[in-house]
Amino acid sequence: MRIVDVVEITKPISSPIRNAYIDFTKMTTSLVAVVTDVVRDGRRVVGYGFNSNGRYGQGGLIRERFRDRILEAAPETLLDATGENLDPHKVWAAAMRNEKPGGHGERSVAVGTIDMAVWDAVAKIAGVPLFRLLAEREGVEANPRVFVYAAGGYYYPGKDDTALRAEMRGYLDRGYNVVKMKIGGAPIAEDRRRIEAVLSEIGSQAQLAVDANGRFDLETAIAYAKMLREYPLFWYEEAGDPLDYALQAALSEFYPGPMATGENLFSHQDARNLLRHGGMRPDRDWLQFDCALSYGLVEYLRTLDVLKQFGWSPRRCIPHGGHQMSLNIAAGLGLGGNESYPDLFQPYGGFPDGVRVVDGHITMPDLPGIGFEGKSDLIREMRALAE
Ligand SMILES: O=C([O-])CC(=O)C(=O)O
Ligand SMILES: [Mg+2]
Repeated sequence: MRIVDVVEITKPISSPIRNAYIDFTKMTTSLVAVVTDVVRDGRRVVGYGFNSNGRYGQGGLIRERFRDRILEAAPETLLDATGENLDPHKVWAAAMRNEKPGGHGERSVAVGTIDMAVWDAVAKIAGVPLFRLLAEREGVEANPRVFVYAAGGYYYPGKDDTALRAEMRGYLDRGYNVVKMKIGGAPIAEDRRRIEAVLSEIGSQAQLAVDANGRFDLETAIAYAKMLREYPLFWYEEAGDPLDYALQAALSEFYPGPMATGENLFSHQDARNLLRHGGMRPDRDWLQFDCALSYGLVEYLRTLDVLKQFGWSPRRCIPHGGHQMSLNIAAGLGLGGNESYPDLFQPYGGFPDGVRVVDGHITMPDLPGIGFEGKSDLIREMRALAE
């Protein structure tokens, strides 16, 4: 068997929302197809992938470097020991040939999208859901029931507290019991008012997480910590610059509750630096590394090894990004859950059709691969790219 093509198209995922750092009016994603010559159930096996919101499409890098390296590799050097399926680690190594270490930049996003498509193809060739394949390879029990929380609460023009409350009510009505909103894009007094509005809306039905998107300097992060610690929050996310580990460490002296970060760390080396220097607490804090932005699952497995070395459980990971790839990793490898954006970034985010959130959890259907074939609006776009 062999990979016959790697195809990319850059698609808009724009919406008129903003967090404390960026607006999403020009946001794009790379949709990637890894086309194989394998046929299953009368259809050619094509693996699909895409990157999460927050970073833009990576068509240039994929077309100029990574695609060609994979296609130029001798096909047999990309196979596993059976010779009948791809080895994602070997495909990854072929894509990364002639790349120096460090300075991860956004090539990690380009490789992450391709890696997602490779794992989708591998699980489809094996004829099993990816989460079951992962659990079997690791020798652990899969758990198809995955915690998910609803991310939203963005700033956008004309949005008042009534609209914010209605948005959060909508998430509770859909079965979520943890919701997330943005902070740091308004003065602290206004954010306090927004937080209180949401807390009075959700009452004891749900918990609230807040996300500053790396906006604060140390002084502001501490001022917010002192305000936020008055409330029983699910977490305080990305207070300062994602690479400012000293800020994160200092903040833990002012914020005893759970904190979360990691969505903008793109390698196992960066994850290791966070655990070494960021003062993160394995008994309460959350790690949000997102494989689609950070060299894919091949790299995420290395990141999970780093966690183990530092005494962290995979249950402390709730990835950023709201895609089905991380749902599979959560169900297969025992992560603590996954993000979801019920109203945003469609059709890329979300769950297969018919999957409902019940008590803040979804149950993975048994679909071969990542499960994109179960989401009709998404698979339509994917098959338009290649099938
Ligand atoms: O607004 C964004 O960039 C997305 C984000 O931080 C999140 O989902 O946690
Ligand atoms: Mg975030």
